[in-house]
Amino acid sequence: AGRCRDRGWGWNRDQCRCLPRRAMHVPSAGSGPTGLRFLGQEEAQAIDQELFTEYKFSVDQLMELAGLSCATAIAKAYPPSSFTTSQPAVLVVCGPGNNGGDGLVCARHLKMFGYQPTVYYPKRPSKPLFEGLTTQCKKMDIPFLPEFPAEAAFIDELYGLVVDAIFGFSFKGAVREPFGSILSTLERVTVPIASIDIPSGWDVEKGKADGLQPDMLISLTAPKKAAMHFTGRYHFLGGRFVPPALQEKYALKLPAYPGTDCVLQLT
Ligand SMILES: NC(=O)C1=CN([C@@H]2O[C@H](COP(=O)(O)OP(=O)(O)OC[C@H]3O[C@@H](n4cnc5c(N)ncnc54)[C@H](O)[C@@H]3O)[C@@H](O)[C@H]2O)[C@@H](O)CC1
Ligand SMILES: [K+]
Repeated sequence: AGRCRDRGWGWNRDQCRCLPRRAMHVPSAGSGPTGLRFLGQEEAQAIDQELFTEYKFSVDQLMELAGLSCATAIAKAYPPSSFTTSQPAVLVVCGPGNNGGDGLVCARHLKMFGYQPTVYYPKRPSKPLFEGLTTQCKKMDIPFLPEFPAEAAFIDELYGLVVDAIFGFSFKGAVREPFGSILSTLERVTVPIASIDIPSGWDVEKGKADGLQPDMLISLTAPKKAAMHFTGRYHFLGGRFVPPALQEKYALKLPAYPGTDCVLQLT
């Protein structure tokens, strides 16, 4: 079972054993087991815009729910008792857009849940939303790393989990620095990686076979097409805030969330 933590290996639920990820089944069509739809990049952005313009949500409202979903899914898959490090230490790597904002909210809730998060946030937009989220984390005694660990082995030694909040559904083109170096280090870590919305560096629709291979994916609102290429152990759906009329307009066919839960485990 130790192999399962190695990059390139993962737990295959059908065969109940660890297998090289490349040998695992990758669904080929555009819908999942419950018939829910996988969104293209433009569709994901259109839903996002409609939530703000037509439905009058504010970004910080939805970001709070998205980040809370991520922390909740992480707590279900990796309870503090499952960590082999002396403390349930989590490295949260935040990117320059709203995906990074979800990461900051997630870090704050992880701290509330008893984890020891540390944030790395190299490109900080000078907007009140992100400045506020950063201050909230700092006032919760969440440390911010001044530099990214140079070696993947340092990350493996210090943290039991990495949260990838670098890029979400607006990522396009070749990765620009400093995120190229960060991602190439993250590709070599062996502790599990939980990606928020999209594994960073992946094409939002086509994925990236030789890119990051997270152990967990938390799809927000609805999975994007890249999620069809996800072969890690845990796929959760979060962001339980899409009004029924909008779900219907985009034929999202979202499965029913259990009770009052803010996340749903898809696989
Ligand atoms: N509508 C929704 O469902 C919600 C979405 N949220 C989050 O918002 C995310 C989308 O946020 P954004 O639209 O701000 O975009 P992202 O966070 O996906 O990324 C945009 C940022 O990445 C940079 N970037 C793009 N391509 C790059 C490249 N190749 N190299 C380097 N930098 C690059 C851009 O310059 C920009 O700063 C979602 O994935 C999700 O995590 C939540 O916060 C709230 C609700
Ligand atoms: K991400």
